[in-house]
Amino acid sequence: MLNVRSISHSYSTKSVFKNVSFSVSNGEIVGLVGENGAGKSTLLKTLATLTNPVEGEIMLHDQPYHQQKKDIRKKIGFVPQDIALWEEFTVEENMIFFEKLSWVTKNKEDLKQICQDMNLDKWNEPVKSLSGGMKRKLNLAISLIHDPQVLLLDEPTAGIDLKSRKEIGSYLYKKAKNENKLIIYTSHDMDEIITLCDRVYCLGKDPFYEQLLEKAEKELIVL
Ligand SMILES: Nc1ncnc2c1ncn2[C@@H]1O[C@H](COP(=O)(O)OP(=O)(O)OP(=O)(O)O)[C@@H](O)[C@H]1O
Repeated sequence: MLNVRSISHSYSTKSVFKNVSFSVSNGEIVGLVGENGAGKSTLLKTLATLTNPVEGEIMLHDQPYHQQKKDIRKKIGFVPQDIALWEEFTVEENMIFFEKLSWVTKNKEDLKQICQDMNLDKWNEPVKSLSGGMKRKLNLAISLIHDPQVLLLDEPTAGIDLKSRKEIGSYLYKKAKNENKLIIYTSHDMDEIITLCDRVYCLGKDPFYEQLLEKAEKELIVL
């Protein structure tokens, strides 16, 4: 269970979000929406321990972030908006490189299996030759190497074709429901959010999202 209690964030004097509280349980998949600049990436980075809230507290399974950051980091898989891969290396070499940086030891077959599970089969191809969708899948595969309990994904399906979007979506859904992972992700694709998510959090009041989600009978919570 992830518990967020009254957190606020600002960059120097500029406030990004204030007094945000929510909780998410294992096995839930939650969408995070809001207009450009609402603070979705900042909130995800805060949940990923990459930046600290200026006030408030976050707890993961009753462990407070501010006291046990290192331990908490091991339980989190974070996929940033920008793709960060070694373009000249193959998929295999990228997976092995990031395995070395992780806290776990996985053999080549385990790493290959993670890629195969999401239909990423270009194991021996250099990353530079992959499509945008394949690169997104590889970024996601890398975040799963240490088998994190929590997945925080910043627009994991941005700019990719419908087939890859659906593959990633159903992969994430299975991860949450079959493996009890806790997933929070941002997307501007509302069809995808409505299909995949148990509920939706919106950063800031926004009638556009309210109307859309009410029509789809999907629970929306304004943060
Ligand atoms: N490192 C930073 N330093 C200063 N300001 C920042 C920094 N990162 C983000 N901001 C500002 O904080 C606000 C929130 O940005 P953030 O990227 O979190 O929003 P977002 O909801 O993810 O936007 P988008 O939908 O465009 O990705 C924006 O006004 C942005 O300019």
